[in-house]
Amino acid sequence: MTAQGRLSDPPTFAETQAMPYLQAVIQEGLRLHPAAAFPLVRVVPEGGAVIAEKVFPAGVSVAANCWVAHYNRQVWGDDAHEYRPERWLGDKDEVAAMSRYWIPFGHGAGTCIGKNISLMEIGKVIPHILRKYDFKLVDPNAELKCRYVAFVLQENLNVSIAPRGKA
Ligand code: HEM
Repeated sequence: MTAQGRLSDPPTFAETQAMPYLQAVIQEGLRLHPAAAFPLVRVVPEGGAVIAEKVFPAGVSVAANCWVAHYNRQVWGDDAHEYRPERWLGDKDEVAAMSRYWIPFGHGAGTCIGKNISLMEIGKVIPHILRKYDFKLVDPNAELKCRYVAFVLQENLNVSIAPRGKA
């Protein structure tokens, strides 16, 4: 898009919305590594609820967890553990079905109020920095580790950054 003069500097929101692979990369990144790992708690309303074929009475706290939903093979298939942005670019109905289980910002009542502004910022920042800087893993063999502190922190993700073409 840069070569064709279709991407401003910095990119506009509208331009980034017209970049399906970028959007797929963001969705896939947030699927495989959602920041929130704490349970997304809801209280069963009056009348109770049937969830996953089990009956829950009113007033009981139930919760979903992003990491569990995002790695569910019944939803994402046998390659649920793989980073594959292309899964977001397939059949429209299949993508819509998967999207119901994509909950890095929660879902329904209590959904993150910062969801749309965050997606807008991520969508603009990624192409902006990628076309200005080169990123290189300091140690490509270092094992990426995650630490749970309600949010999930990455460890061993050390990257050197240099102006593009000058590394
Ligand atoms: C990538 C960035 C962000 C992620 C991954 C994220 C994720 C989440 C998640 C998982 C929840 C719980 C939703 C639920 O229970 O269904 C939440 C709630 C919330 N988030 Fe975010 N968030 C982000 C950015 C922001 C920003 C920028 C703001 C403020 C502008 C914000 C404000 C809130 C608030 C106020 C709630 C509580 C909503 C409620 O309980 O009604 N978040 N967020």
